[in-house]
Amino acid sequence: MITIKVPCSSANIGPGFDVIGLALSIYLELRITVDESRTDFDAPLNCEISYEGQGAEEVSRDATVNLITRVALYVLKCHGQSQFPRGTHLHIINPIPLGRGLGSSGAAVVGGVMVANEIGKLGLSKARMFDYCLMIERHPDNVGAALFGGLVGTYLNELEPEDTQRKEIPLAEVLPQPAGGEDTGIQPPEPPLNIGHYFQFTWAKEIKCVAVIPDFEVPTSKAREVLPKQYSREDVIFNLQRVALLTTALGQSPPNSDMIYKGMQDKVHQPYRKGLIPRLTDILSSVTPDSHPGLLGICLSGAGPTILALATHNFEHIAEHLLSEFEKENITCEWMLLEPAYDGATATHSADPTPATFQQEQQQSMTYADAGVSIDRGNELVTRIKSAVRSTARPGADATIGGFGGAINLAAAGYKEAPILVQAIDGVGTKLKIAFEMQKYDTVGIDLVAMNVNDLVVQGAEPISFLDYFACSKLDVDVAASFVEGVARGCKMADCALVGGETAEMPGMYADGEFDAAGEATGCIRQGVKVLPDVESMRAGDVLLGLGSSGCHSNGFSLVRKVLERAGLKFTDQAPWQESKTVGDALLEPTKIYVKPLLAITRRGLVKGMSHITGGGLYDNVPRMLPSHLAAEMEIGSWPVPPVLKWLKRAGKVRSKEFARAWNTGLGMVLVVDKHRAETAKDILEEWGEKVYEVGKLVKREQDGCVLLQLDEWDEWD
Ligand SMILES: Nc1ncnc2c1ncn2[C@@H]1O[C@H](COP(=O)(O)OP(=O)(O)O)[C@@H](O)[C@H]1O
Ligand SMILES: N[C@@H](CCOP(=O)(O)O)C(=O)O
Repeated sequence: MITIKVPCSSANIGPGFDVIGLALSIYLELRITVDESRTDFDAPLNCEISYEGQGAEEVSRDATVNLITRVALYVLKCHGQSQFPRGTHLHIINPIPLGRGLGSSGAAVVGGVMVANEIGKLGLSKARMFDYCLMIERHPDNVGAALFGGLVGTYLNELEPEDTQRKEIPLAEVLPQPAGGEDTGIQPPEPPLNIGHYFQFTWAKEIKCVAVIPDFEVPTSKAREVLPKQYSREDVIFNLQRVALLTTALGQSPPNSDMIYKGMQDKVHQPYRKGLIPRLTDILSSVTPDSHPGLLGICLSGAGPTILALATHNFEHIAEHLLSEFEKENITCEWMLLEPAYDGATATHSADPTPATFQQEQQQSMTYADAGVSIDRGNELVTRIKSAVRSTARPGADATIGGFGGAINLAAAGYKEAPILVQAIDGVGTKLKIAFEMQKYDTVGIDLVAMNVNDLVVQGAEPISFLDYFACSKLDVDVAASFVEGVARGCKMADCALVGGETAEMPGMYADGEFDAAGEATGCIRQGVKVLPDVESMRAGDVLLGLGSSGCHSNGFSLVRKVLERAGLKFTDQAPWQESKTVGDALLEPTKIYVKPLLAITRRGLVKGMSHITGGGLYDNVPRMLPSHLAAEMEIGSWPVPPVLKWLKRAGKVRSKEFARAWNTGLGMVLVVDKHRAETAKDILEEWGEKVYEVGKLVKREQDGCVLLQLDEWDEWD
């Protein structure tokens, strides 16, 4: 199947009559299949048409009449092909309102040329396709925008007299009856080369488009008839000045509303079209950046009647006002918030969904599976993960799947008096991208649990239950099962029960082969026990203990990927910092789960505060556990930096300060303990297998909550 998508457009943008066009985010979609084996085929020109969307009642399904197929046939004929390949089916999905100044005909013309290019295998460049479009839609602004995308300025060549004559041959004369005109046969006049050109202007990302679309049509041909043949020099200069200003102003960030508002004034077409659009002049002058903050400018979209307001915010307010202005004339409108469509027209090829024709397909009864959601795959997954989930059961939470919600009996979990509940929610982040690249999904579930339960335990809470959320476009049972098994392993490490979760199969939401994952953990603190950090108890001189990390954990992976890209390393290459592993495998080392050792020292009252070192590193996370008058003074060199982090710092030439923000630098946890109890805490933690370092102490705070001494030591590696 070939799928062609063409954006709608708003032409003129005020002063740029027949010059400026802006492609916008409503797309005409054309799906083409060719089934030459069909024997029941007697559609005109060999092309069957089906249609849905705007204009479904009025647009012809006859290929000799329909604008898209007529345009396609013209282009095919110019290349010696007199009709469509046998068994061609064109399915048109058109959300662009017709005759409203949003370039529905421009999109149809571009779509027709693209259809011919694809099914005729013509190999035309977009520049040449532009020539064909201009043979039909004579003004280049809307077809230029739809074809090339973004904000375009278009211009036409000065043509030779014979070219002009060719250019002015109307479409009706190159296409067969009944569309009108004579059939010029297999060789209609071809467009001259390079008729049209375009330039793409910058568009400031902050600018969005409010389109207010009245419920009546103004055919573009009519809206052109009302324009004068000649203009005064003053009016022409007025518009030239505004165009020069506007095309630059629309690219500036932040946008200057005064410049844009003035730059969108026009004396060439809008004043003459007021007879076709009730109260047009009043409506255009009824909003200004002063009266409606956020507004940048306003104009008639194309030949109208749609009004286009450019704005950075306050969209609803602006739209409501314009709606109420039209209402004074008893005209109802709908409004849409649109964005520029930067890519212009696109064509993609994919396998046919089924050998059935569209008509047959449309008569078949539809199922959820047809829409891409398989209940059966979902059920298969539940069966596959049942035992892994069951293995996480703990007192108070039996971890069976199938209920509408996971039940927890806190009394049975050992909390006779109502405890304090602590909850945390987090995702894995872009570490998932590495799992996709390596097609290794069994460890990122551990990361997910770690990110959540480590956040709970630093507050002194014992994790009791966990819920996970797995979202993808198409459920691959093997991938999802492997992921959930990882989650279950993480839960066992933290001694919490996986009491439920959600697998969301949402066609079209995520890239193929990718998924997103998030999780939520709930933990308890016994009544009467302090929620950590206990900032009142902290004193200058308290010792800071650091617990070794297993590597990057689950943070800083966007930078990791950038560094690797710059170093030219693939995930399958040998890791320069660990020769026994590939880059991908080494980076997928799961985040350490510190729950059991930390609960062991918390229960003995040995710790005053703990900080989980995640995004923001030591600088941002350590101060989160401290009172405002104390700072953590940490000595670089008092803990080892893991080889992976050293390598990343060196390869990315990451400055030391940035290094201590992007990654954990080798410490997954930093704890505050009384200096007389530090040894006991350290012994217990080491018994649990932790690598424990005395990394500094609390001092009176001067300015920053975390001070790293001898920071240049890290720079010496470079
Ligand atoms: N998807 C489409 N398929 C066939 N014809 C179309 C399609 N879209 C637009 N047209 C034709 O273009 C006409 C509207 O063109 P025009 O008056 O230029 O208004 P617009 O401002 O929407 O481009 C419609 O009445 C219809 O004949
Ligand atoms: N410059 C033309 C643009 C017409 O665009 P459409 O989207 O209304 O077809 C004009 O103003 O006539």
